[in-house]
Amino acid sequence: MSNLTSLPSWQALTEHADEIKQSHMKAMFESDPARAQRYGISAAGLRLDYSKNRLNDATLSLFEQLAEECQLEQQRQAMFDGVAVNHTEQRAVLHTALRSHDTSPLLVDGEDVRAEITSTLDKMAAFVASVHQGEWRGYTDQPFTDVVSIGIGGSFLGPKIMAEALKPYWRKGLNCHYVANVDGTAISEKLKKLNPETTLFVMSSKSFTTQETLTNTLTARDWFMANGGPEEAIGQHFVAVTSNVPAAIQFGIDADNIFPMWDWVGGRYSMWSAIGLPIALQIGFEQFRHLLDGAEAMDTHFRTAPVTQNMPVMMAMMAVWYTNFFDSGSHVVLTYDHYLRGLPAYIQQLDMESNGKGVNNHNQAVDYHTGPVIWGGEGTNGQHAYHQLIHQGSGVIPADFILPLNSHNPLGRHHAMLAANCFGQTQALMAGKTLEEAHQELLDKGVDPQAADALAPHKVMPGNKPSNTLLMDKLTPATLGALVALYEHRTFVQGVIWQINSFDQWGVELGKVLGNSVLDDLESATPRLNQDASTVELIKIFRKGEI
Ligand SMILES: O=P(O)(O)OC[C@H]1O[C@H](O)[C@H](O)[C@@H](O)[C@@H]1O
Repeated sequence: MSNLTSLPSWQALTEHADEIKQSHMKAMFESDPARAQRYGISAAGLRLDYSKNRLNDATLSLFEQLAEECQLEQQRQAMFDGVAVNHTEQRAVLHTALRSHDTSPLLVDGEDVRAEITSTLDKMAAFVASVHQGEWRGYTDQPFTDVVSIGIGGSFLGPKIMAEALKPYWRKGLNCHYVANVDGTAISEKLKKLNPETTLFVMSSKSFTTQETLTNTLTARDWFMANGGPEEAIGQHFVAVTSNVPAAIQFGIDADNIFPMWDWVGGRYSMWSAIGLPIALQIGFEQFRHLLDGAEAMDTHFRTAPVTQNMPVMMAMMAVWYTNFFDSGSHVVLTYDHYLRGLPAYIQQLDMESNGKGVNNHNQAVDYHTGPVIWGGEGTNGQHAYHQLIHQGSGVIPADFILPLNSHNPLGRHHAMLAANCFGQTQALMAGKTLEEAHQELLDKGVDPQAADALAPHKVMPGNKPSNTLLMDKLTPATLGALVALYEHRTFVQGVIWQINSFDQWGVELGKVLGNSVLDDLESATPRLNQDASTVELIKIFRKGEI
């Protein structure tokens, strides 16, 4: 038995889960009229209704006990204080410092990082202003009309998805494009439409070693020069964001045009750093600051609210509850806002790269499930596709429904319909429909009793399916910042409970190394072909160029 599963709270939760599994949420609502009021939390411009979950007051007490036994408070403090909680890389984890207004010293390896954060934000602000005001121009003295952001993983998803979410705040006259994949199609399709004279490239790579990003940047540079861009103008058209400044200089980026970041910011937590430069270019620095402010408001809530009134803590506890006591292998994020259609993919990287771990902080294999599969999409589209599985599939798939109360595009009845669908789905998941109800409905429609007997079981909706509903007045930079920070902290808290390091990602390394050796064999005149038989066969077919 591991440290975690032998905890008194874990054992108690195991027993308690057996009890809860006997009750239906519908009955819980009927017997407790105040449930919806009690099981809600407001913070940082967000409102969480978690009443449609399979829990009661006893569950909440056990969550409190679990948090205490896992030393959540101490570990949270350690993260905010700059302790090297990413112990496998000996790194502090300080994305929260990037959005903090606190000026008290924050030491990493004996150095106060506050000044670097401020000076980088100032540099970003000045750069964004000079691009917007047309002071920073292209080589033919025209203002920039397009920005191509080149980066992948954490150096891509944040800027792309947040800029997309904040489209109502876009500055006129400047369009941002994103290239991540090493697939030549990705960059070719982007460059086709662009004019090198008015295109600015932002190359984002924390490590400055990532194959995709280096390759795409070289291709962009070749395209720039092949289409009339003079070599001496590369400095004007290419800037970089990285923690590896020497490598960026060696690559040919002008030292003045490098925006620093630091190894104490994880890639998937880095949109608040200069990695967010494309967001700031798209919406302006002032709005970018609002994004940071929203996140800071969530940080403050996370640091100060007690367990059962703490939004990220409660969401994490519920995620653990379903993963470990209800065998739910996945979690779905359903955004009822077209601007937030990319958010599930963002949370997918955040959570799955953070908590997809099988070894705990004591260097032992875990004997419990950790990070579930995170997936999702935008409502109402999903209702006509995968919601079937959530409603009637054999497993439990906890769902987060996210809805702004006011639309940026109030159009007739659209928004009320959107909201009605969102609430209707959570209601259906919770209440379901019994066999008797399904049967009676069929009879009422005139179906003959024998056919109704056969059909009714297929129309049963078991209900008792958990969901959270997250509301905000409107999708703004501040509420978006709070929302993303909420999921960051939710991810962290799950990692604390599971006793894993949420801030490394060793699992992505082996594939890269093997990929490099395969690449040699694909291109070499004398391939070594020393891989397994299947891979060797695939390499041979690729070299032949036909099946
Ligand atoms: O920013 P970079 O160093 O180029 O890294 C880009 C991405 O690639 C890595 O393989 C990791 O899986 C990601 O966490 C990271 O964000």
